[in-house]
Amino acid sequence: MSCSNNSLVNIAHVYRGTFVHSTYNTALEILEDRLLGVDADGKIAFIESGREVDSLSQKWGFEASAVTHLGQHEFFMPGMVDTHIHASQYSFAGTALDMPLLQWLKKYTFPEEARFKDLGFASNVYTHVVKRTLRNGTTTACYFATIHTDASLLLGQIANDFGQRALVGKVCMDRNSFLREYKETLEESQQETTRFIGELLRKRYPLVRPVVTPRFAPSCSAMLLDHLGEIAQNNHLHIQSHISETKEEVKLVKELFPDCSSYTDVYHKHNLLTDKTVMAHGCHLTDEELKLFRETGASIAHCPNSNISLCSGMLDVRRVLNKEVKLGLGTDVAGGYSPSMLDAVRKTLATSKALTILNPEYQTLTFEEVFRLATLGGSQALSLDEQTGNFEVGKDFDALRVNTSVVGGPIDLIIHGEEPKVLLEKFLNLGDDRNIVEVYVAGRRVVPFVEKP
Ligand SMILES: O=c1[nH]c(=O)c2nc[nH]c2[nH]1
Ligand SMILES: [Zn+2]
Repeated sequence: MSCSNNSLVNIAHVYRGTFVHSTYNTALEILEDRLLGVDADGKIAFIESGREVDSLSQKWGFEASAVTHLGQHEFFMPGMVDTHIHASQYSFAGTALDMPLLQWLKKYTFPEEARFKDLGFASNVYTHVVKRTLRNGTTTACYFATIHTDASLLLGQIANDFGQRALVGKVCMDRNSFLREYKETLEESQQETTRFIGELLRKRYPLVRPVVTPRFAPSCSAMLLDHLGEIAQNNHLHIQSHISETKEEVKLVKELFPDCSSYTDVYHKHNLLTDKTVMAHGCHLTDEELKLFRETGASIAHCPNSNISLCSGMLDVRRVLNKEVKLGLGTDVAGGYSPSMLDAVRKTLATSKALTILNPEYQTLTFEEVFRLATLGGSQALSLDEQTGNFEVGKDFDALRVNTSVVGGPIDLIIHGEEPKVLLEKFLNLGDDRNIVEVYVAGRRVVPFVEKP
């Protein structure tokens, strides 16, 4: 469908049915029998009552017969935002979870990441991870790649080819006592980061952007952190790293940066805390550090699967939200074993319940709140909420068409006529990629995949 109208907006698609999303004021808003129009640029042109179909078709110039109708047990929800995932660790996802972070980096992670100098290997892993995450409803991913510039550029290309919205980071590290061959010199890291950013921006991929990526303070010299802060500032770029994941790591950072008052202060001193910064984990941050996050507008990627799998800690999400720090969810593959954001939703709820077991007064997160964190919250954490995160008019149509009663799927709807809120809760707790029958990014259907001829 492509029709023009009085306001010269071309409507490319119109969908009718139930839409569920979050707003800045409401964790879960259920919009039944709505008509949503997507323009030729993939943006939401209108979302109105389905009963107004005749007047809307006149106003916007589409044929009522061309409207796509959702089934009884279907709904649209916003695409999910994975605020922290290591694309390069997908090859060993689901294994190697038998030791704490620093030992895990040394034994499994650095040797595996070193393999990405082989572009054939990189292409294979990156194609798998982009397809797997898209199929599981991740419309936006904030990726760590490796120190290899060309392989990191390849990840950007693959995300673009499959139509995923992505922030892609070439990892920077000029310190690595664990595996000497997996690190850069200060000069290499600086030059290759500049090359990576320049080349990726020159591709003009509409949905893929570079993100400045110091791995974490222990693997970067103060000089490198300084340069990266400058590069990010000069190019108005996103920044990502890790912070306060384990107590052992916090202790190490104190030893390595004795002049800094806290782990957060290390990044702050090097201009790496901005309103486009996302820091993974933050399990052991003090109130003082959270205050610095709020003041700078930096956000936290909560990675509950990884926090538990590597026995790192349990982030108190309620405390972070009460301090008005932006927070999204991350899978943190492969410290987290699952690439699915539905798993991140479940592990977020489970961690919140574990905190409630430890303290019965604790205000457990609701599934509605966690739904918001997986969608709008993630887009806010990445400062992408002007483009994506919910079904507000003017945003890109990033959406999942969910069918809770798909044949052969994981959900049995025994009580018929379940209300949308129940269908959403069942999907979040029981659903999987079989229920995600279509995925849209910026209005384009990207799942099912279109096989290349
Ligand atoms: O969960 C994590 N995964 C990593 O790859 C990493 N590197 C530094 N800190 C890290 N934490
Ligand atoms: Zn990580």
